Amino acid sequence: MKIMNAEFIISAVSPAQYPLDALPEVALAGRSNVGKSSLINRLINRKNLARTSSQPGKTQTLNYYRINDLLYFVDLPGYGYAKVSKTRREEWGKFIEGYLTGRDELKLLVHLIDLRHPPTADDIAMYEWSKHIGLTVCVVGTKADKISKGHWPKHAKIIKDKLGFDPRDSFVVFSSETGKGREELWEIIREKAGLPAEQVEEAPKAPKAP
Ligand SMILES: Nc1nc2c(ncn2[C@@H]2O[C@H](COP(=O)(O)OP(=O)(O)OP(=O)(O)O)[C@@H](O)[C@H]2O)c(=O)[nH]1
Ligand SMILES: [Mg+2]
Repeated sequence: MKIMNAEFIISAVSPAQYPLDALPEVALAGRSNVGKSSLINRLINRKNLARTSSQPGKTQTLNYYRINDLLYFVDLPGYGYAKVSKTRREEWGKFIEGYLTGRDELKLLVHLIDLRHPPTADDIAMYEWSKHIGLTVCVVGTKADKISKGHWPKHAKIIKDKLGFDPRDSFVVFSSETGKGREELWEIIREKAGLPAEQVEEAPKAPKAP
């Protein structure tokens, strides 16, 4: 995907703030610190449009990014961060749940799971619930650069087995550090968001003079 334009639109704290222009939306979910914001930055090849942090729990609102005036990425707050108070967690839970169950524009949930480790109980619950409500999911195994390439298939299989992976969903091995999986993920996003196939990037040749 050639990125012509990517802009931060809003940090939404209530549904009244969601965009009204009905563009398709792709949401990013996963544990705190799994690499959601980094993945957005890598997809659009911008260093820091989506705010990343080594401190988990940084993204606490629904952050909308509009890409090429064609679709939105929606960076969801991470789950599973122990230091956040229970009340706060429950509030987020309801807010995210409301978004994921009720948003017609949502075409794909990109569910990030750290490729290095087996999925946590929260990861499994999130996946099962998203399948239960009928979402189309792409599971992304993140931080692939941190393990050797030869181990990727074994780690991917453990994640799939533990999740009870639905073979109709997609699975992408990804690294925001190296860009591994970027094109593959873009292709899935393009298809699920119903965007037209990539335009030829080269400018057409000028006609020859007669
Ligand atoms: N090596 C490596 N580090 C990564 C990768 N993706 C993210 N990180 C690092 O992991 C940390 C967390 O990344 P974020 O993108 O902020 O994670 P997040 O999921 O948005 O976190 P929250 O907003 O807290 O939910 C940062 O220090 C990133 O640099 C990756 O693919 N490879
Ligand atoms: Mg984030």
